[in-house]
Order: sequence, then structure tokens, then C-alpha cells
Amino acid sequence: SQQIYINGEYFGRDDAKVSVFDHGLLYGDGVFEGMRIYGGKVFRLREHLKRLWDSAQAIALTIPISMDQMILDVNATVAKNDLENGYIRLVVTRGAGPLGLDPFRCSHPQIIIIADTIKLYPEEFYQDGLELVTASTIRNHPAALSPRIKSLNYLNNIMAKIEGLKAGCVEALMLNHKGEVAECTGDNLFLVRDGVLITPPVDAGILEGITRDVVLELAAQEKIEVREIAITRYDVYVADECFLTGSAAEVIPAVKIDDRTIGDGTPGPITRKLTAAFRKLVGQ
Ligand SMILES: Cc1ncc(COP(=O)(O)O)c(CNc2cccc(C(=O)O)c2)c1O
Repeated sequence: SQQIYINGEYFGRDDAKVSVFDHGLLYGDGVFEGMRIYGGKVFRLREHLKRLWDSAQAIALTIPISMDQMILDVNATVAKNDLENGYIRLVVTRGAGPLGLDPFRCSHPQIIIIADTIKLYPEEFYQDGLELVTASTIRNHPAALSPRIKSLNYLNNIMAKIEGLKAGCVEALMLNHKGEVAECTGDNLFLVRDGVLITPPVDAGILEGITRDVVLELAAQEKIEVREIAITRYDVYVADECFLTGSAAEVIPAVKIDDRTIGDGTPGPITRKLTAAFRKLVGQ
């Protein structure tokens, strides 16, 4: 049965609990990572852990074990749950403390590792592409809670997700505080225009996605020209191709955005080439 890791111990699903005084619950005070398991191995584990430590550092949270120990514990949890292909959710909360915001009165950060199966989008969305709408909820202002931090504060993204779902779309495009295109609620966004791959730079107020980095590497290998530049909705509407990247989404085409058909309305050749390269890389 599913074994969930909490601070070095394993619990069954029904016994895996944290305190109601945990500031991760009360205030979203904590950080997390979502990683894929392919062929029994966690994909880009070190890159994800580097980002986890950066996110924790940014919120002045000290993760109570070393990165090497975290690698051992993540891999042990994957082995314990005997998952060939699946998903790891790794959460570090500030821990339990008195009511009130003061994080320094919480003494024991909670490390939670959940290994599970994942099916974010049905297969036809990968074949036919999905539809997006632009949400009116923008990504966090970088001077507020930076979108670079993968924190437990996901209401910003959830608000945009609600707008997308209410519009009949499974994902929503989010703008940044300057009105430029940033990313979607749970994945990064790429465009193709005249054979050039385009994606917003990390200073556009986005999460620096691991899958985004992998696709940029694959594009370089495929000798596809890449530009990390600010883009607007105009650029999206006139693009030849559009696709999203994320640990959960992997690489998924978008063929209609705000009722504009992108290109000929089917996933484009560069999207398909990079999808194939990604699937080859992860052995799927
Ligand atoms: C806002 C945002 N932007 C981009 C990504 C893609 O980053 P990675 O390529 O490193 O995964 C994310 C990550 N988003 C993410 C990760 C894991 C699960 C889920 C889910 O929707 O359940 C979402 C994210 O939350």
C-alpha cells in the first residue's frame, strides 16, 4: 500500500498527517517540488532539489536535512512505493507553531514525500492540442511573493485555473505585472514563429521550469534557434505554434488561445520534434 514519508518515517495514506498548527496549512508557509518518475528513477532530481533549496532560502526556511540525505530519502520513497512511472510531490513546511505569522516560532519544518501515479491531461490533448484562455489574474508581482519561488502559496495560480475551467479550458495563460505573457498556471509557455523557438525570460516573472530548461537544451541539440524574449498576447495570436512544458504536463501543444486558432490549428512540426526528443530523453 502507499507509503508516505514524513520526517524520516513512513505512514499509510490514512495515517499520513500534519498538525493543524502547521504554518504550511495555516499560511501556505512552505515550499514544494513536483517531479516525474520515469523507469523507476526521478527525472532531474538534483535540479529540482537545487530549486527547492533556493525557494527555501528565499523564504528564510532552513531545510533540516542535507541535500544528499534528501536524495537518499526521495529515492527510498520511490523504491518503497515500487513506482515504475509516476510522480513525486516533495513538500517542506515551516512546521507547527503558535497562531500568528511569526515563522521563527515554528521549530520543526515538516518534510513530506508523496510518491503517486499522475495523469494530468487525457492523451488526446497531446495528439490534438489543448485550448487556453488568458486569465485576468496576473502572476505575482516579483516584488511581492516572487513567482520564482515554488511556494505552497498557489492561490494566485488557482484563481487563474478557475477562470480557465469556467471558460471550458483545462489551462489558463497568465500575464505578468507588465501585461506581458508569463506562463500558465502550472507550466511554462513556448511559441514557434518562422522556425524560431521563443519563450519568456525568467525575469518575466515566471517559475524557472526544469522542463523548460530541458526543452531549451533539446532545441539547441536540434539546432533550432531560441530566443528568450518578452512576448505579448499579439505574439501568441500570430505564432505558428505554441506548446506548454511542465513536470506534470511534460510537453503539450496549445492550438487555440482566446478563440484564436494557432497556426493551422494542429500541433506544429517543431512542437512534434521537441515532444519526440523529450519522450526519447525520458525513455517513454
Ligand atoms: C507556475 C508554474 N510554472 C511552470 C511549471 C513547470 O515547472 P517544471 O517544468 O519544473 O515542473 C510549474 C510546475 N507545475 C507543476 C509541477 C508539478 C505538478 C503540477 C500540477 O499541476 O499538479 C504543476 C508551475 O507551477
